[in-house]
Amino acid sequence: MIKIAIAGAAGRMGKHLIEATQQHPETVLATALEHPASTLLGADAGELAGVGKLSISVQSDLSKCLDDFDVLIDFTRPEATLANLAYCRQAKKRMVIGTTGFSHEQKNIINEAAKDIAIVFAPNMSIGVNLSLKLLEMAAKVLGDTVDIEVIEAHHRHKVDAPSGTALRMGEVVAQALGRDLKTCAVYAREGITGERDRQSIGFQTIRAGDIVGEHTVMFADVGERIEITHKASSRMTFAKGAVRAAAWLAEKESGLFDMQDVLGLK
Ligand SMILES: NC(=O)C1=CN([C@@H]2O[C@H](COP(=O)(O)OP(=O)(O)OC[C@H]3O[C@@H](n4cnc5c(N)ncnc54)[C@H](OP(=O)(O)O)[C@@H]3O)[C@@H](O)[C@H]2O)C=CC1
Ligand SMILES: O=C(O)C1=N[C@H](C(=O)O)C[C@H](O)C1
Repeated sequence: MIKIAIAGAAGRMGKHLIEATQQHPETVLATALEHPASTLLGADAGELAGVGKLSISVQSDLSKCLDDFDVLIDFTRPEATLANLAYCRQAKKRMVIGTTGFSHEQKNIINEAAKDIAIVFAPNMSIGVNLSLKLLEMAAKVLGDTVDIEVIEAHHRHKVDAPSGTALRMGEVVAQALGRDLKTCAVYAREGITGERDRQSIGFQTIRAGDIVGEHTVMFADVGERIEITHKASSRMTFAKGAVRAAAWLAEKESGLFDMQDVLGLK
């Protein structure tokens, strides 16, 4: 069995990850981590996730449990993920990183660490979104520079980063297919007298409302017709199952940076 540690165990994703780790035939929960100020330290991870007692207490110090697990699944915040990454790199432990909101410099630190340890790093672990990325690449190549492209995403009121990591990845895939650089062609806000739309730009629209789990649409709009590719997540279990599948896939890898396209054989 592959021993899994979960960072951010008491979070929205963390609880689903505990459940998904129990459901996968090759994985077992070994360690549950939360930040030192959490009121849930000492709580039973299984009871926290609603799957029954597992006799694994939520703890805060990763350095004290590095011998207890094979793969760390991290869905927290960028600064916490990078602190965990430093420990995992030192101890040669594999990681699945689902956290979003990293800066360019922070992503470079993950790239560097992947020279020493195996990492799956993906802003969205669902099969549907990763299939959508393939469809987007195809649509962008066929429709080319004739269409206006807008990425629209909607998430719950608690989400702290925008646009979502998935929306940014969708933008990157489309930009790459069209030979554009997202850094220079992305438009993240419009207000006032904006002037006419530049056909080369890729626009991002962010909605934050209620309990929306995660919705993404990429619109390719021409004059006379438009295509929209949409993915709607209605349960966080879809992300959690993908992350645990990635952890099991990673167990054989020694080093390297991978994403869900690698895990799903979509490359
Ligand atoms: N790749 C994917 O498929 C998906 C990615 N995500 C991403 O996962 C991340 C987490 O999302 P979600 O579960 O909704 O967020 P939550 O805020 O519910 O969970 C994050 C958890 O991490 C804990 N945490 C925060 N800071 C630290 C720290 N410094 N050290 C240790 N633990 C910390 C939080 O504790 P506390 O609340 O007490 O601060 C919380 O328990 C986000 O970046 C989100 O975008 C989400 C869904 C799918
Ligand atoms: O914060 C979330 O909830 C989600 N975050 C990810 C992202 O930023 O793309 C993935 C998913 O849509 C849910």
